Amino acid sequence: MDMEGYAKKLLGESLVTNEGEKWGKVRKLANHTFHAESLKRMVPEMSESVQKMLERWREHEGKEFNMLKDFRLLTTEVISRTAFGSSYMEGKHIFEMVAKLTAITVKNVYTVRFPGISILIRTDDEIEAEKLERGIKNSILELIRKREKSKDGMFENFGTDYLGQLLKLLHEPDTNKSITLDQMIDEIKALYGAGHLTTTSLLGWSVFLLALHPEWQEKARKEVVAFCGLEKTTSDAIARLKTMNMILNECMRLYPPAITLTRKAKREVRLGSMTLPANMTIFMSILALHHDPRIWGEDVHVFKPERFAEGVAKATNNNAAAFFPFGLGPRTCVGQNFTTNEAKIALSMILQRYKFTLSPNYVHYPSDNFLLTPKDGVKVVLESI
Ligand code: HEM
Repeated sequence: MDMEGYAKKLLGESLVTNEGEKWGKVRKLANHTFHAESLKRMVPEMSESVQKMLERWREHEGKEFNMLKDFRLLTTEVISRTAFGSSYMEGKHIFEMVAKLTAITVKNVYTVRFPGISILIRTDDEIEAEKLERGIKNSILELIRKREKSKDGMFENFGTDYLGQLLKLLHEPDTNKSITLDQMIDEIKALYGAGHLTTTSLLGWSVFLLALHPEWQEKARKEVVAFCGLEKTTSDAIARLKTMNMILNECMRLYPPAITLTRKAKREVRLGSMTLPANMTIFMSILALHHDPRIWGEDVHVFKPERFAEGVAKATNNNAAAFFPFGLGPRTCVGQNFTTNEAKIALSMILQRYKFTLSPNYVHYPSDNFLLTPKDGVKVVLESI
């Protein structure tokens, strides 16, 4: 994907933006790192992080509380631990810088600069974005060097997480297979971004919808208690949470965290009555398709998880391309199962302990901050069970 300006600073040359061989090398590795067997090993770490979050929630019992803030902490902690073997505190400043750079990118998405002018006159945002880009790069370099040192620089010793696997590629003697240090830095930066804001948005909207629909909250709770009792969620139980799956699908239909998908026409193509020229960039609206009454019926805006009771194909009338919160084809989201596991674990453990209702102060304000986010947070009142 051609990237310029702020977006290039944010996403760099990474899995999200690269094409061809450069993309293929890292995609293979990412598929392996976030593959079912590897994900099983992450379940205890995810549960521990949720447990820590719930301990903090004791002080909020019976009071209004904005869950979204805590989901942000949870998802940053989970991606730090599972993909980079570091703690939330260690990655905190990277997340903060990535969040600031994201905000600047969103703010300037429609800003047009004449070529050459930005070399002569730079705006405050451009200066700040460059500072952030340098800061992120230096912090990621520190993370890389720390891992190299702790593992004695031994090629096979770097670890099985994403950081360890990327280090193996960096030190790979065959240049056809290896990646450069700059690409490695960009890959880590992209995963810091992709790996937590998305899940935060999914958790936020799920809690909002469950608070609004207590009958589904109760159904989901019953299912969790049937499969897990009051114990921690296991990977076997995760696979059996069918009602939870339906709820998450319906949530991503109504509030898809990623609202558009980008593709480029490789050659001239006809699309219905339109002819798209070669190299044209096409934005597909996930949000619009998920709200099209021709596919979903007149009750398209109603929260009805039962649509998904018999799978996505039945829900979409065999039009599987009508529901794609994680994209489509070979570039489909590499973190799909990771994020679903994380959301299921978090929601299960919350439902085991709490009932929640929307606070009268909740303001419904879905906003497009790169991702579809509840701008005013998700304010709920927690009741301990
Ligand atoms: C609810 C959570 C998430 C949603 C809705 C989501 C959505 C998406 C979408 C729509 C795409 C574009 C797919 C395409 O072009 O066909 C994508 C790509 C990607 N996602 Fe996610 N994502 C989520 C969570 C995650 C997580 C947790 C990670 C990392 C652990 C992640 C990593 C990536 C990466 C690396 C790509 C680029 C894949 C490629 O181009 O090969 N995502 N995601």
